[in-house]
Amino acid sequence: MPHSIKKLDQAMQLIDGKATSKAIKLEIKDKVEEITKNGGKRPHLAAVLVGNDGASQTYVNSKVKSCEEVGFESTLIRLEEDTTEEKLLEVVAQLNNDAAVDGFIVQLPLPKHIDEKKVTEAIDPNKDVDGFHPTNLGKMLLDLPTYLPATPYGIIQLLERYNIETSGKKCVIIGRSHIVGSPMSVLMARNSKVGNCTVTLTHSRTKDLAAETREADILIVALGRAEFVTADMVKEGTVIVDVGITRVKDDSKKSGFALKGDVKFDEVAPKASFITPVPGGVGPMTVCSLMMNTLQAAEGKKA
Ligand SMILES: Nc1nc(=O)c2c([nH]1)NC[C@@H]1CN(c3ccc(C(=O)N[C@@H](CCC(=O)O)C(=O)O)cc3)C=[N+]21
Repeated sequence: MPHSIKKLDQAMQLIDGKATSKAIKLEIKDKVEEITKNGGKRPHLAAVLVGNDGASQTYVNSKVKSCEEVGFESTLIRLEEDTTEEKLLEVVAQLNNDAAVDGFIVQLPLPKHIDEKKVTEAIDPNKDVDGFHPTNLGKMLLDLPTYLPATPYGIIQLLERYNIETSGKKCVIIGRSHIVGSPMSVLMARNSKVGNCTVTLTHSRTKDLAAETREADILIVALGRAEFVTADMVKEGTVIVDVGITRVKDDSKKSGFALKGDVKFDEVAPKASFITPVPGGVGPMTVCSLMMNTLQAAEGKKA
C-alpha cells in the first residue's frame, strides 16, 4: 500500500483542550446566568498564591480570568514568599468560614518552609474544589459524589467529548503523583462511562518503561520532564495525553521561554490516533475543571 494512503487511514487527530474548555465555559456561563436570574448567588472561587513563582502566577491569573468569563466572582489572595505556615493556616481557616466563598484553592507548590500536606488537610473538604483533600480522594476511590482532582477531571472530559473508547483498553500512565498519576489510575480503571481500562501505573522504579508504554492503547504522561516520551516508546494508533508543562529557555520567544510537554510531539504525533498538544491541551482543561467544581460547590452539591 502506498505510504500516503496508509497515512490517510490513520489520520492523527489533535485533541483541542483550548476549544473544549471554551465550550464547557460557555455551558457554565449559561448555568450561572440561570442561577442569578432566579435570584441565586453568583458562584465565588478564591485562590491563594504564596510567593512569586512565575508559572504559578500565570496559572492563577488564568483562573481569575476564567472566573470572569463564566460570570463567577473571584478573589485572589497574594501572600509574601516568607509567609509563615501559621499565617497561611489562618487564611485557610478564614476562607473555610467565609460563607461568601463557595470554593478555594491554595496554589501549589508552596515555599519549602510550609508543609503542603498540613495546608491541604486544613481546607474544608466541602470547599476543596481542587479535590486534593484526603476525604475527597477517598470519596473518589469509593465512587461517592465529590470534587474530582482538577487535572484528572479535565482529562476525563477530553476523552468523553472526543468519544474516545476506553472500555477494555490498556491504559498506561507515567508518573504516580498524588494530584495526577495516582488519581488518574483510579478514574481510568473504575466502572464508568470513561473508564473500564486495564491500567498500568509506571514510575521511576519501573524496570522496562518502554516495554510498558509500547503496550498502551491510551498513554497518559505526567512526570514533568520535557520531551521524555519518544516515538520508539509508542505503538501506532495510540491515544496520547500529555500532562507535562515545562518552561524551556527560548530566546526567539518574547517571554524568553517556550512551553514543552512530556512528549516529543513532532515525532510522536504521526504515530498517534489522538494527541493533546502543549500548550492548548490538558492545561486549559485543568482550569475548566476548577470552574466545574466551583459551580458544583455553589449549587450545594457538596462533596
Ligand atoms: N492547587 C493547585 N491547583 C492546580 O490546579 C494547580 C496547582 N496548584 N499548581 C500547578 C498546577 C498546574 N496547573 C495548570 C493550570 C493551567 C495551565 C494552563 O492553562 N496552561 C496553558 C498555558 C499557560 C501558559 O502560558 O503558561 C496551556 O497548557 O495551554 C497549566 C497548568 C494547575 N495546577
